[in-house]
Amino acid sequence: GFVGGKIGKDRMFELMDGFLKNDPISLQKDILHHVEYTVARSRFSFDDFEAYQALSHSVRDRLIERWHDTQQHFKKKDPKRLYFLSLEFLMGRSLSNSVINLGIRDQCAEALSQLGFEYEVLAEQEGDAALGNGGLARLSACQMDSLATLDYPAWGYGLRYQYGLFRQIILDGFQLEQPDYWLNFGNPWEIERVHVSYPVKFYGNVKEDVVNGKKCKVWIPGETVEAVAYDNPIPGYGTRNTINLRLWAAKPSDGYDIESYNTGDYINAIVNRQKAEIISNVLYPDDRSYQGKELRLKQQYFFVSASLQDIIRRFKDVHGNFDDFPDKVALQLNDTHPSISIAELMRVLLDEEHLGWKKSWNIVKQVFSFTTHTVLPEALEKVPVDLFQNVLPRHLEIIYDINYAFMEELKKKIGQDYARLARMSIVEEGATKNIRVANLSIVCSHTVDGVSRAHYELLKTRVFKDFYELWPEKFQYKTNGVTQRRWIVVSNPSLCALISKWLGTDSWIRDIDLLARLREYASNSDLQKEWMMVKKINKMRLAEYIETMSGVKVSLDAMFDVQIKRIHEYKRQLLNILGVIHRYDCIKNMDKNERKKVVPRVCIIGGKAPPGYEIAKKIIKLCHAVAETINNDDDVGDLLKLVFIPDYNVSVAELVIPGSDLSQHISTAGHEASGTGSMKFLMNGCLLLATADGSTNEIIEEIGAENMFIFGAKINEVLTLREQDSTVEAPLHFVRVVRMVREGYFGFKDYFKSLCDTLENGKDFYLLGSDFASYLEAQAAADIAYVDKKKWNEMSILCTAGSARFSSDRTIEDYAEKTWGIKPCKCPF
Ligand SMILES: [N-]=[N+]=N[C@]1([C@H](N)O)O[C@H](CO)[C@@H](O)[C@H](O)[C@H]1O
Repeated sequence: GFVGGKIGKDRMFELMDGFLKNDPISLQKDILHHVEYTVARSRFSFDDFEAYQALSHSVRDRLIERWHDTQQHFKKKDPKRLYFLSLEFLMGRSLSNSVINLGIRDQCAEALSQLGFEYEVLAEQEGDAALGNGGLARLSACQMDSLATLDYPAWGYGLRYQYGLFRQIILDGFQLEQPDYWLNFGNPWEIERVHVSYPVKFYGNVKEDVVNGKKCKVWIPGETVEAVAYDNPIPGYGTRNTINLRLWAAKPSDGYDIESYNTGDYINAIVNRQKAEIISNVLYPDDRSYQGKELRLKQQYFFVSASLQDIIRRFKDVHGNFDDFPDKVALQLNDTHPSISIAELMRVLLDEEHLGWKKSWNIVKQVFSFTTHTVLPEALEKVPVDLFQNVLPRHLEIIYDINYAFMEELKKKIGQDYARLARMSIVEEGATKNIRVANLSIVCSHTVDGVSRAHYELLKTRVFKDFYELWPEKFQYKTNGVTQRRWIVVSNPSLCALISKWLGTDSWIRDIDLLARLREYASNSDLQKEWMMVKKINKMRLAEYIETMSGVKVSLDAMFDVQIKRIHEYKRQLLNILGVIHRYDCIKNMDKNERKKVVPRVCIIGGKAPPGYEIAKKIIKLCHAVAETINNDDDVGDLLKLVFIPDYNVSVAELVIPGSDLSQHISTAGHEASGTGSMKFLMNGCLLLATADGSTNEIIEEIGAENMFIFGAKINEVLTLREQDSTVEAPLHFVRVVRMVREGYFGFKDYFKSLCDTLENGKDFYLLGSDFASYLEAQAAADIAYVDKKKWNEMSILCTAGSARFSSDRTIEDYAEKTWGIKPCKCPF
């Protein structure tokens, strides 16, 4: 019903003068309005940041309009909704993505230039919303953009961290972490919903009780905090649909402990209240898993409980019977971080809705789907039973009951195979008993998705082999994807314009399969000329940024060779650095003529190391030590440069990727579940030098290995290579470069000892030595291809032309059809 419904819709629009207009004058009016009344600065003197704030609020107004209409439409149509539960969303900046998806970028730029401001300058004022670590977190953000653009009725739920992922400060080549207080100057892209808040309980104990003559359990909590909603409108591209990312912040609950007040210990009372807010304060900065951290478990339960209360309230607003719940609600678990929601939904249906075990279980197992992003069994989350007992006593009971029923069912199927029963149990026995959250997620979900086909094969044969043999039909995969809106249209406008020109339409932005038509022009010299120009423009921007950030001047004629991703041993940034040392060593030993044939390289590495991960931090230091030597060696000059880009995040990626010629995705095969960086480079015509790992296998299928530089052991060869007799000598040139580091050629001899130790004496778990020769061959092949500009540009165009399959639009359509069972619900006007 319309608030103040008496005046009716049309009159309402008359009074509102219809929707906000997007012509430059109207935008100007709104910007000046916000300067005066929102930013509260005089309209006659305000700076770039205030102009950015005013512009952002003007754009936000347009998002809110669309958000209201979309939610109104969903309410009317009551479609099955998807609820995407994720502890991480790496959104990056919102301004440019919003004006592009609203289709008002040029109008904004026009409105601003008449006010004496430059759009690009204002866009730089925005800080990243870095509410996540790496691939998993950015994938969530890309998927939200596709869900909105494809008009699916979906909501994202997560945590509103006060501190996002730490800022990486490099001091003398060492990584230091600085808190990212991103909300310091407010956040125009969120709307605080003070009226949308829910109590979340912790600790305490469970009592037996009788309700309506039926015995039931009642959880008496020891602590309650309030979850308050902050809404972040997510606009679709080329549609009015604007969906919601609802992030929860912890606030002290209204109840106050009379005790402290009575004892006059007022300050202590406040401090206790503040404690509540810690829950949503800080993002855990490690994309590996966390064992047994109490705050981590509280974060997971906090956002899950608030989200489920919100979801059930919305359902019950329309439906009186929970039998309809599975037809109206799909709950997506983005890895195991939100999996406690399974026990929470059971608790609500059992203890609050009193539906009984059978009915509650029947509902739960129809609504959950689980996507795992991990390949390494040791990275699967486990929570100590003691911790569970203390923080969530009722949920532990429910998990025990779920496991008991599961074990009974399993025994019927596999008999007394105790070893397998023990492996599959949700409860891990042993010195410390643990809850295996991944097993809980598999047992209670109707679908278990891997994030690439190679990952799916590993889940079937290794990670979840026991479960696959029991429930093969549950296991599927949805190869990851990235959104072309942010990764071409926003970050590479000149390439966007060029593609639209040659395709004669820009509808590829919503219908990316059209990109394939570029294939017919791949060797067209006119396109190639313009293609090279676009790359050059982006390389100039990147070169400027490199000089600003590192003081290193780089030549645009050099090949820009890039590896940007979280620092991790399995991603083998160390192999890259050893390859650079080898290249340097070769150049040093060349005579003048030989040097003439060298293809100049600028090697660019970027990425954050988890604060507690020493080896990863040493890899960052080694990169700086090697760069110090090479970049100051005039003898080598522009033939080779090594640069570490600090504080890598979404916005830095948007600058680096368009300016890259070659990108490296060189993980030890069988370790990268998918990888998504490779897909962004592909879309931007950057060639891939990679191992056949994760989603790269599907990229090879789409692009053809002849347009890539593939090397190294295959997934099915790695285990045998590892078992191989460790005394097998590593190739000479590998031994040589490791020895150069070990003997202090780049200094810090003692500091790098442990790093070298990971590579020698039969250790080398990630097979850098055995892959070194083919790695150098692939690098040499890239050099040869690069000097053949016609060939290189043809390969580059074919990369972009074949990148459609790796759009998150395709990923979302796969999920919608095969996992979630949701249909588009387009807002009519
Ligand atoms: N967590 N996690 N997993 C990852 C990434 N580290 O975030 O998820 C990403 C998104 O699925 C994958 O692309 C990547 O291979 C995988 O390692």
